[in-house]
Amino acid sequence: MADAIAVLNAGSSSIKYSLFLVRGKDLAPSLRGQVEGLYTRPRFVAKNAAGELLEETTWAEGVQLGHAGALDHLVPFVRAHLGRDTLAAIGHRVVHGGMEYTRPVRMDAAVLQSLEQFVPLAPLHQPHNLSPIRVLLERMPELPQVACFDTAFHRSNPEVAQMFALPARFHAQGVRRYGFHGLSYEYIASVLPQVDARAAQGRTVVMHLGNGASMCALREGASVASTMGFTAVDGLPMGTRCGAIDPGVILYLVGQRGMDVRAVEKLIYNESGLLGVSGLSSDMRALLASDDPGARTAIDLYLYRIRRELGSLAAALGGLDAIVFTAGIGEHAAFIRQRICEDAAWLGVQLDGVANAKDGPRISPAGGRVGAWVVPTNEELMIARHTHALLAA
Ligand SMILES: Nc1ncnc2c1ncn2[C@@H]1O[C@H](COP(=O)(O)OP(=O)(O)O)[C@@H](O)[C@H]1O
Ligand SMILES: CC(=O)OP(=O)(O)O
Ligand SMILES: [Mg+2]
Repeated sequence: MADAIAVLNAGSSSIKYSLFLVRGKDLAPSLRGQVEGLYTRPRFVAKNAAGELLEETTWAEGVQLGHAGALDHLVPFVRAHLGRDTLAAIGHRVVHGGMEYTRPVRMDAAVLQSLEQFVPLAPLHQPHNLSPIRVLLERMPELPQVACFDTAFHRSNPEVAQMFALPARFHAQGVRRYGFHGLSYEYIASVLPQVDARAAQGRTVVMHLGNGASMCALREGASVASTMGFTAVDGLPMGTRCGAIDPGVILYLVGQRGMDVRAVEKLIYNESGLLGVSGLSSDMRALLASDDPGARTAIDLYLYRIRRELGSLAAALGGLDAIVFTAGIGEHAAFIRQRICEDAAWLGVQLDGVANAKDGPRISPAGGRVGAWVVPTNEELMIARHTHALLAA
């Protein structure tokens, strides 16, 4: 019998989960998986520590499982896998921590209530991050639950990178750039010294390209800038989010086109991005497989925005030593990585096409001036480490 830490990571299109056994100071992975495509084609996958498939379930075309339905399937499965081991704690990804939550925190009713203020700032995530916490606080109040924040890692950004050019009182009140995917970037920064020692000590841009997508500039492993801002709708176009948009467009939609706040929220969070531009799908796999002109336009716009943001982040860093690809698209879509690397040739990025076709890890020729890497992210391990450390403290 051992103590176990369970981890829940509710993303916009998936719930990822893990179980770790506590072995002194170490965490041994015991179970890992996800329910992906929650709003397109749900698929449940569970793998053991050796990476062997334990279960795979694909629901029929058109079934929308959503976050709640996925948990109904997931919880009994994890409980059965737990067997005689004791659940010591659950670590959760919580996307928005605002100004107040800059490090992981033990959950209670007061913290939960305070985190609910950020639901309007992360409508695709925060409700799904908080609802399992709420249920477990009611049903198992003695079980420690720890919230780990996507925003926390970016608090090392210089003040100027966190500011909007609004009157100063807004900044003081928390209307500022927070940045997201911080647990993913923190994990990448933690393994970078083993991947590319020069990049770990230098200037690296990490591209987290999943259903949500952002990019982060790391200097000596610390975040100095990122593409997401006050909310996770900023920056790159994503599966269904528009990314950076002239705020005048929002004023025009509300003032001249009669749209209310809810309608605009739905437009920019759920109906835009790859889905909106292509008119076909939010899933990069579907777009890559399609010869529809809309799919090509959506991919071209996605790549164009990445190209421009890479230049912007390299400017913030004053140069570039490495780029790292991660998350669903970054880890698996060789064609997207190839195009991004070709677009970045002016920055000194070169591509090793053979290595890229095999998903890396190194996809630039050895000895090149700028390293290019594929590094699978592991937000769940980061959350488990934080949870373990907070319990031990
Ligand atoms: N083999 C693949 N080729 C291209 N895209 C992929 C592949 N596998 C996954 N993806 C993309 O990754 C996205 C999901 O990324 P992920 O990081 O798991 O998302 P989330 O933001 O929900 O955490 C999917 O929308 C899909 O487009
Ligand atoms: C913050 C965010 O967009 O997360 P995800 O990519 O998991 O949807
Ligand atoms: Mg994610």
